[in-house]
Amino acid sequence: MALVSLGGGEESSGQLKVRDRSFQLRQNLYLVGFGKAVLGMAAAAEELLGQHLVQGVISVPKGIRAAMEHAGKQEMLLKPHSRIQVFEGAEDNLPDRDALRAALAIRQLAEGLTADDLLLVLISGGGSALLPAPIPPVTLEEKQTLTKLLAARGANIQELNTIRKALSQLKGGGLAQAAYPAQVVSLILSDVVGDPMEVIASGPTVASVHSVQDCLHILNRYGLRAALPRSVKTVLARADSDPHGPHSCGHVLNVIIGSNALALAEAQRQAEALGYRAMVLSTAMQGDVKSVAQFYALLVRVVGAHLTPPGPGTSVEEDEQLYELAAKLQLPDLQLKEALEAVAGAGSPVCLLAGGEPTVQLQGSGKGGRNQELALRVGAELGQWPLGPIDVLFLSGGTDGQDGPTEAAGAWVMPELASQATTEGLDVATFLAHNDSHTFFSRFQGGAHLLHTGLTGTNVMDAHILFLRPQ
Ligand SMILES: Nc1ncnc2c1ncn2[C@@H]1O[C@H](COP(=O)(O)OP(=O)(O)OP(=O)(O)O)[C@@H](O)[C@H]1O
Ligand SMILES: O=C(O)[C@H](O)CO
Repeated sequence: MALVSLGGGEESSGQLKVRDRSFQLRQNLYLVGFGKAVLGMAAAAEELLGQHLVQGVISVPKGIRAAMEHAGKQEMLLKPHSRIQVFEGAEDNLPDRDALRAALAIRQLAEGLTADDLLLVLISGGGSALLPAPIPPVTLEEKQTLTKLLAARGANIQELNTIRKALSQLKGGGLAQAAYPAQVVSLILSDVVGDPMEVIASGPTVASVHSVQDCLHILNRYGLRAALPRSVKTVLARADSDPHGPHSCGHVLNVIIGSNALALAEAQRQAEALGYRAMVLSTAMQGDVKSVAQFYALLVRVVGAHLTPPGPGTSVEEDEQLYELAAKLQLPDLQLKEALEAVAGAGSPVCLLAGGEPTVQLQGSGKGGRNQELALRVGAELGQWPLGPIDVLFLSGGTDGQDGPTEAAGAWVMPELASQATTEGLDVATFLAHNDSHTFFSRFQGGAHLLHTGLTGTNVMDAHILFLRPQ
């Protein structure tokens, strides 16, 4: 069943159905949105609800309309005389003046709503940078500097967004409060492991549960408390004594409409339709890309041994090593034992799927992305041992269609990668040492192993897919 659909009667007495809730479209319908995938979401909303829509404002990354036009993706574009105003900003995922203008237009629209109105909010990853409205006296530049410093010192997205919420007019439930008493329905595409609605795009329609103490702990942890600008101290001190407490969001329905788990479930269905025995291993793949690559390479050896007739196979130690590596990666939802049992003696080709967002410690000045680096590392690892009578292919791709600052979505590799590269005069280790995976894949076999999808219009982290086929 569609998560979002139109129901009820024909003309204006229709209903907007979201999951099991219905909203009368006799109310005036408004739309706002912010995030990397919001242009396509807004186009879909316009297609479905256009005749009911009074006005809309969205904030999307700079250049996205031109990119979609260039790629001929008409379904991702708004109609010529759309009632939705588009702001483009936040180049390189950093809040800027254009994004600030968008945020103020969104705030203005929300503040003008009444109890007769329904506000549809479209949210996807990248939304934090596309909706900057610092609480005065904090300036955009101060907020930008603080978030950059936190990110550079290794703060994770939960920590980063806790600080962003404390300093923002619209994050942490602020947008929902501005729209009160209108009814608010937020449709959210998750780009965060575990789909925490209060973290994705800093939860503009989700009540914040964090205290000033939480913010101070985070700032302490990254050595930033002492050097805070006076304005930030002022805002935090004010929040500490705010008698109103956290925003109330009783008039809001927040719904996750897209996630890594949903994307992988569909990929699993497609693989099964192609004759693979398919299993989703985890949708919370995190950790350093080197450890993640070792995990997949060892997984291939262990699964390969389960799939093929008795031969050299893997040792008990390798099975144990795989579980140890998995434990080190701390994947709360990992279905490793289940997957190994399911593939044992499958007699058919096997497809193992996982998703999430590993991290790359950048050392070199090369060109690449998480997915191409992961694929290259897996390819290099796989070439180190003989694998027995089995064909193996590993693919890693960003669901948004763009891996880091490259035009590719990712890459795919086979165990022969390193030896074939050597015959072309390409040394995999040298490219890895400089985080230069994109240059490698652009040269290797004329770029045949690069995955090119173009911008997909979604953004639900990365997909890792492993195909194993007994020969
Ligand atoms: N040369 C490189 N090699 C490997 N990874 C890189 C390289 N340069 C950047 N990256 C990685 O690319 C990522 C940044 O890419 P991008 O700006 O597309 O963000 P993103 O995390 O992919 O966004 P989203 O979560 O919305 O998909 C970071 O994880 C960064 O470590
Ligand atoms: O915008 C953000 O805050 C990140 O992409 C996480 O959703």
